[in-house]
Amino acid sequence: MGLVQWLKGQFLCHLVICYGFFVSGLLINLLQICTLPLWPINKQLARRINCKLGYSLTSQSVALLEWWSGTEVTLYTDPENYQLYGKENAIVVLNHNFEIDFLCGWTFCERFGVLGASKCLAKKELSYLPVIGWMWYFLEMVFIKRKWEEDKSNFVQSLQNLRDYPENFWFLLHCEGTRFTEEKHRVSMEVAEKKSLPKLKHHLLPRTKGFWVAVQNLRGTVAAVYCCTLNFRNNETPTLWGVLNGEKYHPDLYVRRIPLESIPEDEAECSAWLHKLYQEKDKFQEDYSQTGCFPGPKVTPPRRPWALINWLGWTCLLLYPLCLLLVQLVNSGSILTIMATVAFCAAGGCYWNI
Ligand SMILES: CCCCC/C=C\C/C=C\CCCCCCCC(=O)SCCNC(=O)CCNC(=O)[C@H](O)C(C)(C)COP(=O)(O)OP(=O)(O)OC[C@H]1O[C@@H](n2cnc3c(N)ncnc32)[C@H](O)[C@@H]1OP(=O)(O)O
Ligand SMILES: CCCCCCCCCCCCCCCCCC(=O)OC[C@@H](O)COP(=O)(O)O
Repeated sequence: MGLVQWLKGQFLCHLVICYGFFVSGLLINLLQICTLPLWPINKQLARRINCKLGYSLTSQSVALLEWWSGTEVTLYTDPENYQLYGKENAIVVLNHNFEIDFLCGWTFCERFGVLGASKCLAKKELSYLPVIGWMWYFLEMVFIKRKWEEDKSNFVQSLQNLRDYPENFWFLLHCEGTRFTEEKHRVSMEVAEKKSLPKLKHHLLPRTKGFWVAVQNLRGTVAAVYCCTLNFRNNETPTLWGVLNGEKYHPDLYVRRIPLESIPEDEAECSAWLHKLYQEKDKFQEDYSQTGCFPGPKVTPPRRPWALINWLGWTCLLLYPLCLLLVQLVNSGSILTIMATVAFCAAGGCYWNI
């Protein structure tokens, strides 16, 4: 193992990274709160500022994936459609199998310049996450309790609000509604059987209501659905912990662009359409497991420097006061305080390595 790789596994590096992420995140949350008085005066400006602030936080995790772990997402897609990515609004339908699927999605967003404005349909609990959940509130993410009667009006209103969004956005929808596990797969295939639907091997049965409502409410705003299928070479099981330790993964993402006009308006037809889409996605995954690749030409969109520059900027800015604090601590001469600090860091290090 080289020195750099060894360093990437060290607790101190992880501490610096997490410190930078959470402290910059809190400052960004604070700046977002400061935009509140601007909303009634100039809503579009407030939204644009929030996109930039959102970018400044989200891109740090993208920098971690792209520059720290060196992970590159290989894209399989039609070159004609490639020209349109980032230049239009889209609904992204993505499988939900991996711990870092959202991060792989974000690098794709970053490379096509829509990271700050990217959105998703997420469970309500995520809105309470410190830093990231609070940031999403200002980015107009759509949160649901997954109880249709309670969600209906808020869901529709949140989608309607996006109709005049000032930046191009991608709206992520995990139609399976939860991350794939063998147990959830077994249950959902029982539902498939009851509904006389073909069984899926690599996906859960999609929940169709959210997709239909999103498509209906974003007609005229969104140009297409990007049907995205993600997998990892060599049966890798990527984790956030691995990324933080600088482990390099090999994701492949197959993206098909489907114009929104081609999706049926009627609820039952739209549901049948989505089920058919998942049957196709399942076939792509099955072929991938046999051949190790998706159909279509491959391309790796170029990595941009902004995520790295932003990350280094925040790290330098925030390390400076931390170093001052440590110097002051040593100068204070209080053995008790110094020992308490060392003990705290050592305990953190042990915990980290368990
Ligand atoms: C690659 C590019 C990426 C770009 C990335 C861009 C942006 C990224 C931004 C941020 C990244 C952050 C990532 C965060 C990820 C967050 C992930 C989540 O939180 S997932 C959870 C939330 N999302 C969803 O739930 C969406 C899917 N669900 C739906 O759409 C649902 O329809 C619903 C809207 C929640 C409503 O659900 P509800 O159950 O109330 O109603 P439904 O009509 O849908 O369901 C009833 C229907 O379902 C049948 N049923 C019962 N059990 C099952 C089962 N196990 N599987 C399937 N179906 C089931 C039941 O019989 C009913 O059927 P019927 O109506 O016919 O009677
Ligand atoms: C510089 C970077 C610093 C390192 C820190 C990295 C932090 C990365 C940013 C965190 C972003 C958090 C995004 C959370 C996304 C979690 C996805 C998720 O939770 O999906 C839930 C679904 O599955 C449904 O779950 P179920 O309740 O059905 O089960």
